[in-house]
Amino acid sequence: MSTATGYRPRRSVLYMPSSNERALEKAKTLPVDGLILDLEDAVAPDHKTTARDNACAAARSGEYGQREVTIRINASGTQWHDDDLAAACAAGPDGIVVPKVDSAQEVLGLVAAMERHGAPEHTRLWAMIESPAAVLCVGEIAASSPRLAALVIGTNDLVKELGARHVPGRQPLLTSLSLALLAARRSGVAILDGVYNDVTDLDGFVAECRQGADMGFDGKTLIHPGQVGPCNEVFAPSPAEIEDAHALVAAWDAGAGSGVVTHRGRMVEHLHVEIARQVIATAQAISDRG
Ligand SMILES: CC(C)(COP(=O)(O)OP(=O)(O)OC[C@H]1O[C@@H](n2cnc3c(N)ncnc32)[C@H](O)[C@@H]1OP(=O)(O)O)[C@@H](O)C(=O)NCCC(=O)NCCSC(=O)C[C@H](O)C(=O)O
Ligand SMILES: [Mg+2]
Repeated sequence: MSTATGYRPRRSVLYMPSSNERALEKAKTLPVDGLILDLEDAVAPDHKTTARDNACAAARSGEYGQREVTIRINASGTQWHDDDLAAACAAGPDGIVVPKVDSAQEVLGLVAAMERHGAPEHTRLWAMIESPAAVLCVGEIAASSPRLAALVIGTNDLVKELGARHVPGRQPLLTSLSLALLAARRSGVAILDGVYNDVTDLDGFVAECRQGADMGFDGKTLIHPGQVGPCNEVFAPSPAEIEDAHALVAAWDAGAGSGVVTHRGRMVEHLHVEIARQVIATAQAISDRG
């Protein structure tokens, strides 16, 4: 999320099928901010149990360094959900990602179940917003529990449920994306954009990253290692932005006491200084990750 204190980079968050041991191994070497070890759509029914065991072992391993490790369990109401949730709580990842969350009541039920299963305090809930029902009550979902750390947009399911099409510029999704962003910002939870399915189309991918970053998303969910580097770059402040932020703060400090100054021809008020300080803090947090 984008607060000056406690900022945790979540520029790039990579899904991987937890049935794919090669991918789980490779993830230890990728410059990704977070991982979603998937038990849901990327895992065939016959492999669900193996995937669950692999994901829990990976979460326990401590071998993923500073990367935030989450497990995406199967949705409420599926035959795997209860066992997934119990196993994930016992493994204690940084987050448990729950797909197809449709109401604030569902979040409260999930949080109660996490407590019943003894999930450690650091294990937070990440709710996926990927249906019309979820979008229409996303404000209530985002505000429902202090255990909720992030909203994750599921654009594939959303496109399916809307009867929409994947088109450049994502016009059919903009209302849903904006409502989710408003909800996340009002409640102070992080928000991650959906995935880009064509792993061979780097230009299209970067354009969609830029759109998400311009809208205010903290980062983007990814499906392939080749998407990590470009995504990190788009969601980080650029060297020019960092330089400008330092210069703006210096201009403000030089005009101490006045409510408004100019910097490089632009009006600067206190809120612009806050934004500049946020850019500097974000850049520092990213650089501290090494
Ligand atoms: C999309 C893929 C199936 C492509 O796989 P593949 O053809 O094997 O890719 P490459 O040969 O280019 O792979 C090169 C190496 O990179 C590793 N790899 C590939 N993908 C990943 C990954 N996601 N994480 C880690 N490592 C990965 C390969 O193992 C190769 O390694 P090596 O041989 O050692 O060099 C595949 O990328 C894939 O499965 N991606 C993830 C799919 C997924 O998790 N989907 C579920 C979430 S998407 C979604 O639907 C979100 C939401 O619910 C919604 O509704 O929108
Ligand atoms: Mg989905």
